[in-house]
Amino acid sequence: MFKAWRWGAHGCYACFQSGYGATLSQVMSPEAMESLPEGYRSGFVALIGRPNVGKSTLVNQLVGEKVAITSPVAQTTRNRLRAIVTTPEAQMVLVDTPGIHKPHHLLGERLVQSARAAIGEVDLVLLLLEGCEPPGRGDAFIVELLRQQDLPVLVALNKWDRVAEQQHDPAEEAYRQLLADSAWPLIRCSAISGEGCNGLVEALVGQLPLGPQLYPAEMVCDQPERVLLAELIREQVLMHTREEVPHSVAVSIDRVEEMPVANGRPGKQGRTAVLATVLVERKSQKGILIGKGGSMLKTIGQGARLQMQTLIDGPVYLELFVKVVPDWRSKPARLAELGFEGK
Ligand SMILES: Nc1nc2c(ncn2[C@@H]2O[C@H](COP(=O)(O)OP(=O)(O)OP(=O)(O)O)[C@@H](O)[C@H]2O)c(=O)[nH]1
Repeated sequence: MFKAWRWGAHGCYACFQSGYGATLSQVMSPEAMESLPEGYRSGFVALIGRPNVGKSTLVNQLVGEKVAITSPVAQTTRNRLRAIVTTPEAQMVLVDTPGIHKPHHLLGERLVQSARAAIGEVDLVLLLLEGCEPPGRGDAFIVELLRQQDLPVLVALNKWDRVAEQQHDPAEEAYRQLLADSAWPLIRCSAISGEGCNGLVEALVGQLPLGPQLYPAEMVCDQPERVLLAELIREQVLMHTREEVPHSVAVSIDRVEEMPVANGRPGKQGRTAVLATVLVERKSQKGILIGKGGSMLKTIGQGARLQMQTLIDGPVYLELFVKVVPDWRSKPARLAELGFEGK
């Protein structure tokens, strides 16, 4: 059974604000509104940074569970996911964005557009930099972009665990120079170990405006379950394939069905059946994804099924199909079908 109330676009103040149709009074009773402590803060925080700096890993660390997929492959994040951190004093909506990079195809352009658009829709930006190596041109570009906005910015130097291993930070001086003209607070953290993350939450909350709770306290993510199911499959593809293949893959969920229990017979019974299609751009990529005797698809399927079982909290039956759609990353209609709109 899905933990449905924790996911997806349900009636809440934020949905009301973004046009989902619910009204504030349908969601928060006046008593609930009044029970919020004085000085309650809420708002949206965009995580901005170049690919692979650890934005999604930090989102999962701050939320306390896996809501975003992560991988060592740059440009893992494709959708602008909202993850919700609720404390007794505040509610912070983290907007995980695709890494800002120089795009090479229409999909890349859409991803960068999506990250840039997020900057215009939030109360605060958390700029993530990779603390264990010196800043590159990509970081300088993003810093310049943020300087042009009239928004509070907090900087997190992530991957601090790696610096601690090296006992010193060879990049520190370069970061100081890069941020010299700004008065942005800088916090060191490790999204993997959690080191520095409490201080980071405190600093972020301190910069949020006063406001009501925007989402139900139990809710952790605004994406429907289907999106996360598709993402869990894509994560396995990212983990097990190389070079161009991970970037050429998209996943669509064709069907999710609860199968009734029938006399304890093995198979799909009593499981959640998930049928999904993995799109690739070329026939050769289809061959790689399927693997010798279907071995690669089996590995991907097994990994995704285990992750889905944790998400769903029950047994899953997963069937994967692979389909070639030449050049889908450059086709506006395909991108729209897969949810990558112009903005
Ligand atoms: N050692 C260490 N590795 C980290 C840390 N945070 C993230 N990583 C690793 O860095 C890689 C990229 O992490 P992601 O969270 O996918 O990065 P991202 O910024 O969301 O990447 P894009 O989706 O490409 O924009 C993964 O292999 C993570 O495990 C950290 O604090 N320490």
